[in-house]
Amino acid sequence: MASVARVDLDGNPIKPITICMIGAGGFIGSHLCEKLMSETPHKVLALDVYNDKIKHLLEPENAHPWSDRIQFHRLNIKQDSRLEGLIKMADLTINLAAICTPADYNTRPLDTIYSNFIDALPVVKYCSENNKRLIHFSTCEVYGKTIGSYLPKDSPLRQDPAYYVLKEDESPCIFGSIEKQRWSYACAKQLIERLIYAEGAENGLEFTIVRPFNWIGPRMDFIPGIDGPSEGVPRVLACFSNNLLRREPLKLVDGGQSQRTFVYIKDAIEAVMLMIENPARANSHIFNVGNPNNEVTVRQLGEMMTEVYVKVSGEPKLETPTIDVSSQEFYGVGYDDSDKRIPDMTIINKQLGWNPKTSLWDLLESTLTYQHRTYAEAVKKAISQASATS
Ligand SMILES: NC(=O)c1ccc[n+]([C@@H]2O[C@H](COP(=O)([O-])OP(=O)(O)OC[C@H]3O[C@@H](n4cnc5c(N)ncnc54)[C@H](O)[C@@H]3O)[C@@H](O)[C@H]2O)c1
Ligand SMILES: O=c1ccn([C@@H]2O[C@H](COP(=O)(O)OP(=O)(O)O[C@H]3OC[C@@H](O)[C@H](O)[C@H]3O)[C@@H](O)[C@H]2O)c(=O)[nH]1
Repeated sequence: MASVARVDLDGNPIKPITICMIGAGGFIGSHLCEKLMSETPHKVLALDVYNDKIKHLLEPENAHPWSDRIQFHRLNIKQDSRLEGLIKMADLTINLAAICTPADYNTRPLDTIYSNFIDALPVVKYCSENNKRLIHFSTCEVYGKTIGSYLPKDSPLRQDPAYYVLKEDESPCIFGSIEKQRWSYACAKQLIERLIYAEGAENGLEFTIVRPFNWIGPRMDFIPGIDGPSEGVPRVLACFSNNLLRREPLKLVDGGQSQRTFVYIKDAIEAVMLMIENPARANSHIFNVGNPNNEVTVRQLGEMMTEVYVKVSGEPKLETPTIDVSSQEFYGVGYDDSDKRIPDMTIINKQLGWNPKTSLWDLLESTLTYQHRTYAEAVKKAISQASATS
């Protein structure tokens, strides 16, 4: 069947482009590559140090209709002379590369700062010098803490959205003190945002900045001891999935009182596709991409994941499904946290007409189905081997 000509939000035909995607082998990159290969004529130069999460798109050789549209280049952008050439070959560069797991921010602050600021500098420079468009992935964490979190605990103003809704072009960036090294990541992300913005203002760089609000779904991070280091500490979805798979209580840091809004990766990828294919509407903008309707405390997330996992696995829940742990014990010295992350959706609605669709329960059901199908056997084997040798 002849493919229907794809048009942008203003009805103009969409020209096939070449995209240099740095960090394409990661969680978001793997879903973005899937979408681009299966639904568009665009080409992807996929740059990363790993490709496990996109192997299914690359192998077997020439077996896919898109084989001639995706190339994997194994490289570390810290020091690789091929980087500028690959950016010059593309029409658009998307930079996803980062150390972005909170357990690293206060324990590996130098690596975190280098990864999220220093290593991104050449990418911005090459894009600006070669007049190439850049979509850069920042984070909702650049907002840090809400203004409301500094009000007295019982202040009614804490209920006033002016004190907690996060707006791209108005909200301040509020971080803890320097010894709270958790904020090394958010501060590095803030400074690279400011550098990109300045390249736009002074040298005309065409840029879009994305601030993801806790995107979750299949292939996020790793399960410790199965497809990642046993002592590794991934982000909360993988931590809780690991606990459920191993039939351990979920660990609630400082009682799990922090709040988050979670958006399904497949909804979020739709937003990125709109940015890619509507440059006139996306250039010079910073976009919150999240789901304000999916707000829970971490404790509520743990309770919901426990309920969903009972349904998905058929295993009964534990007598003690959760335990409280201190942040010092779980993350170490220098941890601090965002209290609440509600994205204002005005700009992304106006510019791109995007809204998330999937409820937290539904996204957890599809994600935990994936986790159980992918890991349950391997975890059972690991546990029986561990008990055999102990
Ligand atoms: N997933 C989220 O909810 C979320 C939220 C906020 C911000 N972000 C941002 O989105 C981006 C992608 O996040 P993700 O969740 O896919 O993380 P991820 O860790 O799964 O992906 C990052 C990828 O970048 C690669 N990478 C890192 N340093 C590199 C280097 N020097 N050279 C080459 N490749 C390198 C890694 O190998 C990895 O594959 C990051 O910039 C992150 O800060 C993600
Ligand atoms: O086992 C766990 C893991 C995490 N948590 C808590 O769960 C919350 C979420 O923790 P995550 O590790 O998912 O990461 P955060 O949401 O704090 O930051 C993340 O969000 C946006 C991106 O910038 C990054 O990917 C990361 O910084 C935190 O309050 C954390 O303390 C637990 O209570 N128990």
